[in-house]
Amino acid sequence: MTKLSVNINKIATLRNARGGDVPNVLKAAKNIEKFGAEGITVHPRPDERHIRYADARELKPVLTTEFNIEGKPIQQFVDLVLEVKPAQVTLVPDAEDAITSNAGWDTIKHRDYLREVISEFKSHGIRTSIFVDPELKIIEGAAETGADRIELYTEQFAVDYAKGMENAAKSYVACSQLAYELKLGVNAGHDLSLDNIGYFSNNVPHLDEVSIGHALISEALYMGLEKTIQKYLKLLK
Ligand SMILES: CC(=O)[C@@H](O)[C@H](O)COP(=O)(O)O
Ligand SMILES: NCC(=O)COP(=O)(O)O
Repeated sequence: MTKLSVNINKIATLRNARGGDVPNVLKAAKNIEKFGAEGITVHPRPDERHIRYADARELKPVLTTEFNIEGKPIQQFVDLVLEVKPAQVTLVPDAEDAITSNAGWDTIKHRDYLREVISEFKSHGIRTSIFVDPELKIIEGAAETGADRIELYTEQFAVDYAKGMENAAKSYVACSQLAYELKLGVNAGHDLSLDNIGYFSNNVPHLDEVSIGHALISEALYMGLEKTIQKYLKLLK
């Protein structure tokens, strides 16, 4: 079964718009868990424009599902993850000025660097995942880094699926299969939504987890968090 981890960055974005504590990130996260999500994801960025490092610290003791912290492994991020000890850390090669994540790791070029960072997290009992584009040679490279899982970067799938392209998930199917054969777990995320998640999860094998934020929080504006989460869970069964 594929687990749903809800990325709550956008709840923090809304809170930060007024500088106060509305909506309350911890309350929202606890409700998301109550409504059936199997994980909470945060992706703190150095400018803390949405989720803050302090949020990650406060979330850990109140969460009852898997906590996933995503980000670029700069020293500040590494220190945060080692302090908070989430169930999973997902390494993302974020560019300084990117609005959102826009590429996966080059696991061949950065193999030694990734090996070093991953081994540090693993030595503290934290499951490791690396954000990657759906390319076979990148998946082979990922297996060489010692990561436990990959997270397939799904923006291209979302774009192609919205255009009605046949085989929008083709490269994801092949990469997930290869990852499975290489004993890597498979996560996926970025721009997944109620429109495309059913097709993705029905077609891509061995999917352990999807992390979904932007679309899910937007859909919840129309339907409410509970109903939205229930719809995802049904489509992921
Ligand atoms: C790795 C990934 O695809 C998501 O974590 C995404 O980057 C969310 O980050 P933002 O909320 O900053 O867009
Ligand atoms: N890892 C992907 C994630 O956490 C959420 O991405 P998005 O749904 O906000 O695009």
